[in-house]
Amino acid sequence: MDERYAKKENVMTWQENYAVWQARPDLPADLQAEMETLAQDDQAAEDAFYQPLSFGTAGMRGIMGAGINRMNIYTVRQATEGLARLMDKRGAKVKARGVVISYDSRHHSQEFAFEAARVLGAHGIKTYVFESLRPTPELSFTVRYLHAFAGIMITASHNPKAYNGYKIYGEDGGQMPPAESDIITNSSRQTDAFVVPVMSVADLKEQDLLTIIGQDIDKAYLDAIKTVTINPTLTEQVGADMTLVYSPLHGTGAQLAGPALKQAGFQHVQMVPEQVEPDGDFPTVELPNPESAQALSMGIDLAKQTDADVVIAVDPDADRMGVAVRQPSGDYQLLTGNQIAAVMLNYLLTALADADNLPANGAVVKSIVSSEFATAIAEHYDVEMFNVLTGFKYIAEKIQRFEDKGDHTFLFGFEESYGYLVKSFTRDKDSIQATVLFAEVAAYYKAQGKTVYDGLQALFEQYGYFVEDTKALTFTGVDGAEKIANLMAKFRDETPVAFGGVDVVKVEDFANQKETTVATGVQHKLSLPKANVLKYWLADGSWVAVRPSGTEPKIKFYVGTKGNTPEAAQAELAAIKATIQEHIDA
Ligand SMILES: O=P([O-])(O)O[C@H]1O[C@H](COP(=O)(O)O)[C@@H](O)[C@H](O)[C@H]1O
Ligand SMILES: [Mg+2]
Repeated sequence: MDERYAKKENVMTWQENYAVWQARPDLPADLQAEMETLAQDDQAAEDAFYQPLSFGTAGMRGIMGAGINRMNIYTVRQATEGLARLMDKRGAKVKARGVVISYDSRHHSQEFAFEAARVLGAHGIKTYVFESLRPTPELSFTVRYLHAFAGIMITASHNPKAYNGYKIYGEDGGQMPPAESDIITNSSRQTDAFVVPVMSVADLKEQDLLTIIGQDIDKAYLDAIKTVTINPTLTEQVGADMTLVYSPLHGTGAQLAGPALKQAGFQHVQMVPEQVEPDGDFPTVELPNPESAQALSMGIDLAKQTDADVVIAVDPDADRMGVAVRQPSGDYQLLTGNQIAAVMLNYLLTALADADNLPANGAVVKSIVSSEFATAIAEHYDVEMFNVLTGFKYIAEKIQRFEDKGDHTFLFGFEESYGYLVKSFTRDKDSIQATVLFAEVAAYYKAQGKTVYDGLQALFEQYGYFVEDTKALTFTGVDGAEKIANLMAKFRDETPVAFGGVDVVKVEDFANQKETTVATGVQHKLSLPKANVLKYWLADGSWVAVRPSGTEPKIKFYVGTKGNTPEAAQAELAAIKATIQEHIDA
């Protein structure tokens, strides 16, 4: 699952790793029981022990259970030990600044959060742990707010319920880029997970190494959220007549999104009752992912009963946001992450331009697999667009660079995977910010007697019909990882000459950082860091990208195209996807 090209080899065989665990007399009962099951199932045991969990697109993520390739107290302790050793080296001041820790609604999330605090405490490192579950963006905000040295978020985001994960943040509040997370991984791999020292929670408290945080931070964060609203007169006046349905999909979102919407002027927020309580079983959804239509269906049902303007759903750690908007027919239309970003960016830039507040050095940042729709909108306002690798950490890294150099003003960041950021007091995608801004966008159109969908159609007419799609193939386990590697090799070594009948004119291979112009064979160096991603540009401006996911056992294909009519764009999209399928099958 390592997103990066060079995979670090674990030197021990799975059988050897398994034997180490089997010899432990002190495993917790649930892990012990699982070891007994694994004794009967070589394939499952191999998967749990063949490699250590590694840091991918968004930290460490894996299935919960026994093994070095699983999320459990030992792998959490081991990763945290790596961070603790780094902080030891940086000295007393850094250790006193400490680490903020939050967690979502998954099984074991709270337990893992306290395990991390116990490891850090054993090194004399101060920790701040939330009194109850809190969203990823609030964790990012809090690292900055408390001037902490680092942050840890225990979550597997939108993954299936069997997963958990560990996102790690630097002092800027952004997820650590590989250069830093590699130091932690390397150092943690040199430690024996079973002998990592831990301090008891009682001792942590007694030695003032643990502070439980909560409502004061919520208040500070909600104050910061007020700055997201561009036109308070609009949100207060129109917001009063709007109804919004909101679902946290059994995660962390509701506690802050409710008050955030209210303070912005949206008085009628209906929480989806069956989904509002935190629950690690995510009982009402197939996947707690706002990318999936099924996850929004309960919200849409409620919206139909109450005639709501907008349905908003966020993932369990409340960094992603999906929406559905009411049509004049009474039906609800789902928007894609790219479309949500386009309407929000358009509103933001229009409003800033109208108020004569558009900075001359404004910048928008998106990932290389996100739509060019936003690029066209940014261009229209003479705002520079920056492209980075997949992973919001790279957007956060850009924001920090803008700030350090003072050369650009960050205006907006997004990824097609339903992640957006408006204000840089958070340094990760922030669904609370996005929820407040999206509600304002809906108010803006409602004031004109329109819906967001109408607004989107107008943007299509102005900029062209941009359509995008993602296709993901899941291959699990050791064999699956090999299949994914083989497919990547196939696309890399046997580059298709055309997709959907349109010639490939340029190939970008981010693994060797080369861009090749097909007609001439001329190569240029790409400026982005190495990553296992291929991107093909077609003669008409359409593009195809392929990469292994860094959060799930999947290979992902992304397609972006543009047509003069919706039908033309859809037809080209389908043709391109057909070529991808042919190439997979060939
Ligand atoms: O899972 P989240 O919401 O934290 O989101 C994470 O995963 C997404 C998908 O990554 P991949 O395609 O590698 O699976 C990334 O776009 C995002 O930057 C990252 O924070
Ligand atoms: Mg998430």
